[in-house]
Amino acid sequence: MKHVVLATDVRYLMTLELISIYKVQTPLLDSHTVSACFRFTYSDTTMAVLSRLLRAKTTSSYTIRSFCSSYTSSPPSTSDIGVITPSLPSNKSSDRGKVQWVFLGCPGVGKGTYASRLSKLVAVPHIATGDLVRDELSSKGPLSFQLTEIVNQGKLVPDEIIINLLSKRLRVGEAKGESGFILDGFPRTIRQAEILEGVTDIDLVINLKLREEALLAKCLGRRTCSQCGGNYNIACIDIKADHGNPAMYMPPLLPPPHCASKLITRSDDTEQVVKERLRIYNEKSRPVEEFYRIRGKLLEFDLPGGIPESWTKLLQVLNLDDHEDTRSAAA
Ligand SMILES: Nc1ncnc2c1ncn2[C@@H]1O[C@H](COP(=O)(O)OP(=O)(O)O)[C@@H](O)[C@H]1O
Repeated sequence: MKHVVLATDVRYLMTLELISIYKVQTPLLDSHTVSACFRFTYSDTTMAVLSRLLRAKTTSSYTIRSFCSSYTSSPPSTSDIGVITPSLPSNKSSDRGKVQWVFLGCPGVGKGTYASRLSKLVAVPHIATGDLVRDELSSKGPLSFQLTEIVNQGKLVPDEIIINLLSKRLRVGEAKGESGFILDGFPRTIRQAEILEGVTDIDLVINLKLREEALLAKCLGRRTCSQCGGNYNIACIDIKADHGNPAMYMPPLLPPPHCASKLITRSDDTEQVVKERLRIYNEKSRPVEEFYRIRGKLLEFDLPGGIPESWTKLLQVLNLDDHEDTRSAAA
């Protein structure tokens, strides 16, 4: 039998959400618990993520304590209050061990390219928070005005908004039966990393790295086909060897003729905004590398050159080079 053990220091954060996940009986709810639940500012957004991620997992028990300890100011600390039995949606062995990976790396490094290829290969969704933000912008919803300004200045969207968008995306995926994920662009702050750590186990964090001088050119060269959504890059990176650094050549990734006249550039891929995004990466997101390094989860990957070379090497490093679908994923 599978159990989740609830301690009192978690109950006032968890009870409402757990009721919906695990059909906990109401005796666990006292008035203190309920009012504390409503006082907790992250309860709606973070709990939604928690709920979706937990539902997707098939391990036999969950440690909820670490999540709560990050987000409670003065948690009660008496003994355990109960043991409940979760009604997990799936016990299929085929769902076990699903990939839960994160891609880190500066703007322009190629997170989207490699995360998207890998997601096809290992059959999990590629979830890019930048895409979620852009979808929200183009939906012209209530947040779009605020987000347009933030994105066009190269700033980070507030954690709470990004977690809400991610939680919405996970809910849609759950309805489609998705499990596992490759996250691209999340977490981008230590706070986001702590939230993620509190709700689920990340197996691996791939930190893509590229020489600084290539990043700006790659961002400025990015193009998307407005019709098919295909991503291309018109920049040709040709860096000579110097100071012990090897030469690097990355040819452009040009669109097919039928996309060539429909290319658009992201509004935040201007020189000034890209420089600001790089600065913010160094300030806010670079510490996330260390967060995962000290947990032994960080895989540093220096891109050796263009896509064919880098993809082959990445597959080798991940021990996926003999994967049966390697060729079709690369196509
Ligand atoms: N995890 C996140 N936290 C805060 N803001 C985010 C996050 N992910 C995306 N964004 C917002 O969306 C913009 C575009 O993200 P993305 O497409 O990942 O860009 P980049 O090319 O800089 O990696 C970011 O500049 C930021 O404003």
